[in-house]
Amino acid sequence: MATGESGSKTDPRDALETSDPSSLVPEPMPLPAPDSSDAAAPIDGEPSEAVTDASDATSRKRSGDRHSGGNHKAMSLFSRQGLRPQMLRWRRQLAAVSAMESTLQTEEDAALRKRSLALRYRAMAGEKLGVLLPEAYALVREAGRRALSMRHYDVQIIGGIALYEGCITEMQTGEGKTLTATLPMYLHSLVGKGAHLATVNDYLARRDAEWMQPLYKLLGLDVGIIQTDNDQTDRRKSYAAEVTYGTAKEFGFDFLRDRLLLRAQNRLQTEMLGDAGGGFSDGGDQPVMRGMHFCLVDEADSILIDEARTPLIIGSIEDTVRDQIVETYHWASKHATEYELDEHFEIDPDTKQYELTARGRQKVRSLPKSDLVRTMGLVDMYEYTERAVKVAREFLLDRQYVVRPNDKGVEEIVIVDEFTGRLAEGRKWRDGIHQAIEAKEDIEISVPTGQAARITVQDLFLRYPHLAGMTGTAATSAREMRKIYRTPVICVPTNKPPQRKRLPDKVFGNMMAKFEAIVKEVADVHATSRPVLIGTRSIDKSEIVSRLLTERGIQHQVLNANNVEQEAEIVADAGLANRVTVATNMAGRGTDIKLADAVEAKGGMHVICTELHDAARIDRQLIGRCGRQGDQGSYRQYLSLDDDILKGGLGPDKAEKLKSQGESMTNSIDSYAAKFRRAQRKVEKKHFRDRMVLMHHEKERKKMQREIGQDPYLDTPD
Ligand SMILES: Nc1ncnc2c1ncn2[C@@H]1O[C@H](COP(=O)(O)OP(=O)(O)OP(=O)(O)O)[C@@H](O)[C@H]1O
Repeated sequence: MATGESGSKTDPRDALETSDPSSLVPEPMPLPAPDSSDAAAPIDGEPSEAVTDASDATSRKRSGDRHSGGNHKAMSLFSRQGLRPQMLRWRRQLAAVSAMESTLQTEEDAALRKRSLALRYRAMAGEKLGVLLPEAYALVREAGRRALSMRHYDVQIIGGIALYEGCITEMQTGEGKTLTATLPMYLHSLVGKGAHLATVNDYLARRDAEWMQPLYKLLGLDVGIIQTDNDQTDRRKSYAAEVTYGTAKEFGFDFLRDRLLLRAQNRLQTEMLGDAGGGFSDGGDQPVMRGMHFCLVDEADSILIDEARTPLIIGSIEDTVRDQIVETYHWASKHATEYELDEHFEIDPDTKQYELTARGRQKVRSLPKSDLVRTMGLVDMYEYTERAVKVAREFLLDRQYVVRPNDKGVEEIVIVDEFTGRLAEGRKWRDGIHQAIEAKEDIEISVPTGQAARITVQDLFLRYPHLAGMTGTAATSAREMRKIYRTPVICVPTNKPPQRKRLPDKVFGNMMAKFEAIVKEVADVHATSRPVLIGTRSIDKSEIVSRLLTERGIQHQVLNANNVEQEAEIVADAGLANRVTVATNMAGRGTDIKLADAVEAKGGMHVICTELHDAARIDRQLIGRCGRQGDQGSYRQYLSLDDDILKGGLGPDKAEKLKSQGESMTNSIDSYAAKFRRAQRKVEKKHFRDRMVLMHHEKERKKMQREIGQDPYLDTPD
């Protein structure tokens, strides 16, 4: 098929055909050509230009509260003058990275690991990461070459520098975001506070982490993977690793659970009165996260914009966790009297702390346990045991406490004030002692149930002092990203010039006429054995297309974003010869579609867009499925006068009028295409405004709550 004229000159998608990524962002600025004086090397592959809409991205990095006035200052630095020095600096850093390559290539693996360790010491001693960047990136590049047989391209190094500096980088589909991510993840991990990578689902978190693991391992780093069904012990271990891959959702829930737990423990402490020596350093349950330092968000547009307002809510400490705590208290109490002083435990004469001996710990391990107790983790079991032994020996019924029914008739522990001998109503021992006594007396254990906690995805990421993101399509959301997250958006050029061809839009009077034309085009392309991918806006429309294809005898696969893992496999094969795949735009996202060799020679994959999405970005995600990594490919947009986008963009009256016109139309109306783009821009603007209003209300609510001493994440209005 030949390249046709484009439907609309201002369509941002036109930019995809050019090798000049500057057209993807507002007010493009060319990358200055390297000259001998700055020792900057030319970037390998295509790019003679890289573009940013940001000035000095480093200026937005915060060391503390993102909401402080400092950010506004950073915003004022967004100026065109700021661009040139930034790009020059990045190219100079790239040159420095490349300069180390030949030396590192001659070194043994162990020497690389030693260098990595030395970098960690320097970072932890306070040396600036920017200074360590060239060596760190050179090491990661070499580790990639050795462990994965993938050497980071120059454009990936540039992307990695931008990510380190807190940008959202737009990298087209198939350009290797997964490998690029290893650069800032490694560098930020050096300070020892962890680095998180947030993906859209469990499957991608696991797949990417396992794929990149050999690289990290070569440099002496552990990789943690958070999965929805992980217990607290596994999570704690994963967060303790230098780099941790997980989903935004799990990071959010862990943050909330930890916050609930800390609050519950604090409350116990502040409510503590009659201490009676019950002071353990911490309770059996501890937070799983060790802070939030750096987060790299994959598919940043989906997570940071589309899902920004999604609230993550937990009603209470999860029932299973609660049951686990209760059962462990009972288990520890049941065996408490079996431990002998000196043989199984010792008492520190100064602090009066109980500590298990090696034999005591061995006993803990050998005792029978239920499944729930077993998942608690050994360290926790030791602590529960030490506490139970202490309670069995030192806390006596009718001396330090009595058991009495409260006004609801439920039996509870009431402390006897050791000085006055009176009952101290409402007081509680801290650090799990009170609960251990409840277990001893076999009455209901008052584990804090937690309370409703809520955080939006947006708030979650705003809590990270260092945030960066990667996406195939961020340029059209640049303004929003900058406004909300203070993250500049930069376009990273492709490694090879793109060869994707845009065919002219086709407009039809109604949906069925459109779908019939689509199926005819599928049949034509299919006859050449090129693969075809058809993207729809919804599952029911996928089904209509599928039915029509079946009627024409065209074999095909249908995907609709239900089974992530299985779909990823089908999408990965969508580039094979003769494949026809029908998918909602979002199905199988994050999965690379590789072309079969024979297909490339015939013109690559053909993508058919059946309708405009509310956000142009989603359309571009679909289009980006073809012509990846300089492959051949083509795409065409189909439209009809009853498309939803017209109702949203032009209003119901105008849309209805067009629709009734469409019923009787038989001639070509392709010139109407511009109306659809206009409607899409209007819808995008409306959504943007709505999100801003919501954000403003949320901000006000949080401010008010803080003023009255509430926690905006835990004291949530229903
Ligand atoms: N430096 C490199 N050297 C060799 N191969 C590479 C390199 N970088 C990436 N690749 C290959 O490019 C392909 C695409 O990588 P990846 O899946 O990370 O792309 P992506 O940008 O995440 O795409 P998508 O938008 O589909 O998620 C992979 O098969 C990977 O092996």
